[in-house]
Amino acid sequence: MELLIKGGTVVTASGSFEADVAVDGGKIAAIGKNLPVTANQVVDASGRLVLPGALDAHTHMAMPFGGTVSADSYLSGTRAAVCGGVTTIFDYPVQHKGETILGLVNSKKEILERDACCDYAFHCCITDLNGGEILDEMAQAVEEGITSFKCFLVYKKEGMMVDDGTLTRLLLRARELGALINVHAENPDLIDLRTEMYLKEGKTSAWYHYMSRPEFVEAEADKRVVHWASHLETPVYLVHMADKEGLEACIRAKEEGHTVYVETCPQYLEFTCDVYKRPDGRNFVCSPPMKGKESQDALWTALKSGFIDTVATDHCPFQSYEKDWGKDDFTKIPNGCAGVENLYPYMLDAANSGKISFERVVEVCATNVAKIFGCDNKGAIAVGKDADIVIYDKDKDFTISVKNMHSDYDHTIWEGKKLHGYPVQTYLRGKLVYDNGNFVGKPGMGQYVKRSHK
Ligand SMILES: NC(=O)NCCC(=O)O
Ligand SMILES: [Zn+2]
Ligand SMILES: [Zn+2]
Repeated sequence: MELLIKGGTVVTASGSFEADVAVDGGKIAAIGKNLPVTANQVVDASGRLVLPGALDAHTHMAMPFGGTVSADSYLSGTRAAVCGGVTTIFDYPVQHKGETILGLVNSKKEILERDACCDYAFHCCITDLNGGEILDEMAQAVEEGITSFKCFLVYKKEGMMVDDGTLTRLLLRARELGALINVHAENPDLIDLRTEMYLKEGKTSAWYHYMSRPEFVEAEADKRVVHWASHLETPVYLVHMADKEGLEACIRAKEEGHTVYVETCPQYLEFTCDVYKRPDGRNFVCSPPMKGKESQDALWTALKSGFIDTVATDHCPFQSYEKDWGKDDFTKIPNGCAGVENLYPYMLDAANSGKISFERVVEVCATNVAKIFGCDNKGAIAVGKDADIVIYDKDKDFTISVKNMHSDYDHTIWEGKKLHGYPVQTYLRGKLVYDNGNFVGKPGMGQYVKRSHK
C-alpha cells in the first residue's frame, strides 16, 4: 500500500466510525479497524476526523467580469482550494456570443492541465444558442463529461443573460440528454428598474446594491424557474439560494416529487444584508446579495432538515482597488467574494459547535455534490473511491486572515472569523497537497473529472 491513515474517525454522510484507511494507486483500497497492511507511509490520525475532500460546485477562476477578471487564477484558486480541504472544483466557463461550448472548455482545460492543484470539472455557462447549434453540441459535451450547464437570468448588459424561452429550450434538451441545468435566478427587469430609481435619487452606496435586488427580486425568479422545471418534469439546480420565499417554493416542489436541487453558500449563512451598511460594504457585494435575518434562519433550517442539497462558495474575488471603483456608485462594484478556502473549515466549525452534524457537512460539501453532478469516483470515504482525504483537527483554533490564505486576492470578507477546528492535511488521490498551513502539492497535479450522466 502507498498510504495508511491509522486510527482516525472516518466521517461519511451516513455515520462516523473509528477505522484505518488504506490507499493504493490513488484509490481507497481498504477501510477497517487495525488493518493488517504495511504501507510506504503511515499517518497517525488518532483523535482526528478523516473526511472526504470537499467538492466546491461553484467557482469562478480568472473570470472576465465586472470590467475586470476575478482575482484568482486557476493556479492560485486551486492551490487555495486544497489548503481548505477542497479537492475538486467546478469552474463556470462563460460562452461568449457565437462561441462553441467545446472550444471554450478545451481552452480552459489547457490552462488547468498545466496549473491545477486540485481536480476540476466544468459547468458550461450558455449565453447564446447560436441558432440552435449549441443544443446539438450539448450532446457531445455530455459525452465528454460536461453533464451540467448554466443559465444566468441576469447580467443583461454583460451579455450573459438568457431569456425564459432559452431557459426552457435548455431544460428540455437537458432532459433528453440526462444533463442538468444550473440557474442563477434573479429578475433582471426589477433590478434595472430599481437601480435606475436609486441612482436618480442619488442613492449610490453599497446598501443600494441590496435594495435594488432584495428578497422578492430573487424569489420571483426562483419561483419562475421552479415552475418551468416542474411543468417540464425536468430536474433543475438553483445556485446560490439566498432568500426564504424562493427556498420555500423549492421545498414545496421537492415535496410534490420534483427534482429541484438547492445550493446555498457560506456567505449567506454567515452574513446578512446589514454588511452593506458598513464602510467596507462594497467588499461584500455579490449577486444575489446577502439577505435579511429571516432568510438566513430559513437557510439554516433547510440545511439541517435536508432541503438544501449542497453548500458551495461562488468563489469570485476581486482586489480592493477594483471594489473601490464602486465607492460612490454601487453599479461599478465587481460582483463577487472569496470563499473556496473557507467553505469546508466554515461548515466544519458549525459542526464542531453543534449547529449541524459532521455527517451533514460531509453530505452537502462532498457526497451530494458528487452524486448530483456524476463524479462517480469522488465524494466519500469508501473503497474504490479516489483517495481525496482531509484530516481534521477538532481542537485547532484558526482565525481567517488574508495573510494565512493561499489565494491571490488582497482582502477577504472572512477576515477575523474565528474557527474552532481546522483541516491539518489534504490528500489528492493519495498525494499530500496541504500540510499544516502549507501548500505542498504541485501545479499540474489536478486532473479533469469526466462526469457521468443520468
Ligand atoms: N455571484 C457573484 O456576485 N459573482 C459571480 C457571478 C455569479 O455567480 O453570479
Ligand atoms: Zn450567479
Ligand atoms: Zn457564481
